[in-house]
Amino acid sequence: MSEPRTGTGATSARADNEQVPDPVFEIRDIEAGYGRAALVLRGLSVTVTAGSVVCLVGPNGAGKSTVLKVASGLLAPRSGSVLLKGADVTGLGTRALLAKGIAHVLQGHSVFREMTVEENVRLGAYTVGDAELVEQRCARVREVFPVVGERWDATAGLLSGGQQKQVELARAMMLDPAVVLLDEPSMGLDPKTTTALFDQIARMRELGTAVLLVEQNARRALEMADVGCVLDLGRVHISGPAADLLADPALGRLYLGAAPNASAASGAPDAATAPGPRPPADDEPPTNTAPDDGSRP
Ligand SMILES: Nc1ncnc2c1ncn2[C@@H]1O[C@H](COP(=O)(O)OP(=O)(O)OP(=O)(O)O)[C@@H](O)[C@H]1O
Repeated sequence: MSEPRTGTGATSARADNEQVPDPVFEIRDIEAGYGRAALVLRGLSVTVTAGSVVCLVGPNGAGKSTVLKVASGLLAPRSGSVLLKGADVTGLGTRALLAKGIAHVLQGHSVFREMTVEENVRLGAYTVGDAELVEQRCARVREVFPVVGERWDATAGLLSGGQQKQVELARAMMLDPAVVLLDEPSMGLDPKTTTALFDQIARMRELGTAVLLVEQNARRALEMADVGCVLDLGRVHISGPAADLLADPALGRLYLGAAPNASAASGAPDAATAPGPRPPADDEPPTNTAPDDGSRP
C-alpha cells in the first residue's frame, strides 16, 4: 500500500477501559434467497467498523454479492437483522438506506457515458440541499480520486474502465456515506489499475468510511483489507484479521487459490473465486490494458 493505515476507526470504551471499535454496520443471522429457491444465506453475520475494510471471499456462488444486496436493501432478508450505527434498518428499501448512509457500488460499470465526469459525480449528491457542502465534497473527491480531478470536464464514456470505476467511487462518496458496499470493483482491470484502485479504497477508509468489499482478487484484496471473511454454504466459515487469513496455508489452498507470488506476478483473479474453469495463464493479456494515467482523450 502506498498510504499508511491511519483510519483505525471510531472506538468506544468498555468497562475495563479497553478500547474496542464501534460497529457502524452489522448484519446479524441473515437468511436470504431468491424467490422460492433454496436459501443462499443461512444465518450469516458480518460486522464492519468505521474506517475499516472488511473483505468477503469465497467460492463462486457462495453468496458474496447476495450479502451486499441484503445490505443495500436490494433483497429483503427472510430473517435476521441489518443494523446501521446500532439502529435496526432491516427491510428498508434502497432509497431509504442510501439516505441513511449505505452506498452500493455495483459490479460492472454504471457511469452515464454521455455525461461528463463532473455531472456523474454531482449526481451522487442530488439529495444534498446545501450547495456549499456539495462544493466541499466535490473538492474532496477530486483530491481523493486524482483521475476524477484531472478529467472533471471529460465525457465519462471516454474514460478507461479503471477511470470509470474511480468516478463511481467518487459518486458514492458524495453522500459522505457511513458504509460503502463494493462488489468486485477490480473486475476487468489490469494489475496496475487494480493496485491504484485498492489504494483509493484505502483512502476511503482513512476518511473514516466503513467498506464492505467483495473481490475476485482475493489475495490482493486481503492484503489491503483489515478483516477477511470466508463465505461457504451461505455462512461465514472463517473470519479474522486479513493478515492472519493470508498467512494460513491451508486456508489459502482451499479458498484463496494460487500462492501469493504466483498471484501477484500474474495479476490473475484467484482460482477459488474466479469465474470459469481456471484463472488466466501468465501470458494471457488482461481484459483492460488501457493506461490509467489520464492520458487518453
Ligand atoms: N437474481 C437472482 N435470482 C436467482 N438466483 C440468484 C440471483 N442472484 C444470485 N442467485 C443465486 O444465488 C447464489 C449466490 O449468488 P451470488 O451472486 O451471491 O454469489 P457470489 O458468491 O457473489 O458468486 P460469484 O463469486 O460467482 O460472483 C447462486 O447460486 C446464484 O445462482
